[in-house]
This record gives sequence, C-alpha cells and structure tokens, in this order.
Amino acid sequence: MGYAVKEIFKTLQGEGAQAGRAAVFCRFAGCNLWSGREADRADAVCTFCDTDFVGMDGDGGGRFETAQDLAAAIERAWADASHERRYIVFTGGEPLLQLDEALLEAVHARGFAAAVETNGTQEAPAGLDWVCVSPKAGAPLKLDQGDEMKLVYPQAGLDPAQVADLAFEHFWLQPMDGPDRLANTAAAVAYCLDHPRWRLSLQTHKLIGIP
Ligand SMILES: C[S@@+](CC[C@H](N)C(=O)[O-])C[C@H]1O[C@@H](n2cnc3c(N)ncnc32)[C@H](O)[C@@H]1O
Ligand SMILES: Nc1nc2[nH]cc(C(=O)O)c2c(=O)[nH]1
Ligand code: SF4
Ligand SMILES: [Mg+2]
Repeated sequence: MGYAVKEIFKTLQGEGAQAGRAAVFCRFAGCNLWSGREADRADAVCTFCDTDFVGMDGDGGGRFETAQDLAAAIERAWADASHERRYIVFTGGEPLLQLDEALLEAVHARGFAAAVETNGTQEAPAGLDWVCVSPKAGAPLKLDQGDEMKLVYPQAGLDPAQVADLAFEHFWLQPMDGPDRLANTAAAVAYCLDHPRWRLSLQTHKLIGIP
C-alpha cells in the first residue's frame, strides 16, 4: 500500500504561528471532504479548497512503499546536511488519512520537527510536534485540541464562536481565498477587531509568489 504523495517541496510556511519558517511540505494525495474533481466541488462538504491534491504527479510526488523511503525523500528536499531547525509539514489533501507513527519516527530520526495541517475529522497519531486544525462546516471534529486552530472565514454554518473555547494555543481567522477574497479579508479583520481571541492569518506565500 504505502503512502500516496502528490508533491514534496521546500518553502516558507506561509500561514499561522509558524509563518516565515523554512519547511519541507509533504502533500498527501486525497481528501475525505472533496474528491478534488471540479465537477464534484459544489456538492462536496468542503467547497472552497485552494489546492490540487489529486494524483501523485507533482514535483517529488509518487508512491512511497515505506516510511523510511518517504522520510529519505523529505530529507533530500530539505537539501542541507545540517540538522538545525529541520521542519516538515504534512498536509494534503487530508494528511491524517495516511500519516502514521512509523513515518513520524522516521522523520524524527532524521532530525525533523513534524507539523500537520488537518481538517480535524481524524484522530492524530502520537508524536506530532505541531498540530494545526482547520475545521470545516458540516464535518464533525474528532481532533478538538492542538497548537493552533486556523478557521477559514467566513464559512456558512460555522461561526467562530462554536470553536473558540476548544483547547488550542492560537486562534486564527484566515480569509477565504477565491472570488470574494477582498470582502472576506475585510470581514475577517472586522471580526478580529471585535473578538480579540482571534488573530488574522494571511496566506503570506501567495502575497509574495512562492509555493
Ligand atoms: C489545502 S488544506 C490541507 C490540509 C487539510 N485538509 C485542511 O483542510 O486543513 C491546507 C490549509 O489551507 C486552508 N485553505 C484551503 N482552501 C483555502 C482557501 N480557499 N482560502 C484560505 N485557506 C484555505 C485549509 O483550511 C487549511 O488550513
Ligand atoms: N507556503 C505555504 N504555506 C502553507 N501552509 C499551509 C499550506 C497548505 O497547503 O497546507 C501551505 C502551502 O501550500 N504553502
Ligand atoms: S479539507 Fe482541506 S484538502 Fe480537503 S478539500 Fe477542504 S481544504 Fe482541501
Ligand atoms: Mg496551501
């Protein structure tokens, strides 16, 4: 079986509390809230996704048979012999459909701290160093604690107040990108001004044109 990976790339984390930090991103293929096909978008649970996670055809993508194989590819993508501040972000698609303890052990053995970007509908394996949960309206949360909550805003049917008391260190509102990005940004700014628990997370990589 192994791991189905869309792409592996090194860039700066663009979002949330770790924004600006060098990281390898491992984007797993597949998601439980959308097929990834445009024809299915309108009927999906998650309709606003900004990401292509279908297939294994991206840069550095493919099927990796073992945790060691995938961890070795992640280490090659870091491309620096030093172990200093090595950081891997598992995303997707939905990474918690595939991420397991064996892979976390394998990247830890290579000196990486390991983060996940998840929709929170699955349990997380033990051993994660940073958990970012981004809940989606209509998708019940199984993972209701972590380091940061990053709510894409606005979402019909998911008021920030519904998740504001969960056990997270940071609470972010991230304006929904798409045709209404400017209006969504203004709405997120207004919400943060009125509800100071919430801080604004901009997708800084998009602002400066890096992956
Ligand atoms: C592509 S998702 C992959 C990880 C996981 N499936 C999730 O949804 O958290 C990565 C991050 O991008 C956010 N995101 C997706 N589409 C977005 C959009 N149109 N505008 C702003 N953020 C978006 C998600 O909420 C999540 O925080
Ligand atoms: N630079 C950069 N930062 C990110 N943070 C979360 C991302 C994601 O797609 O999960 C992402 C991404 O795709 N690129
Ligand atoms: S849950 Fe995440 S990967 Fe899945 S469709 Fe929504 S934003 Fe995209
Ligand atoms: Mg992204």
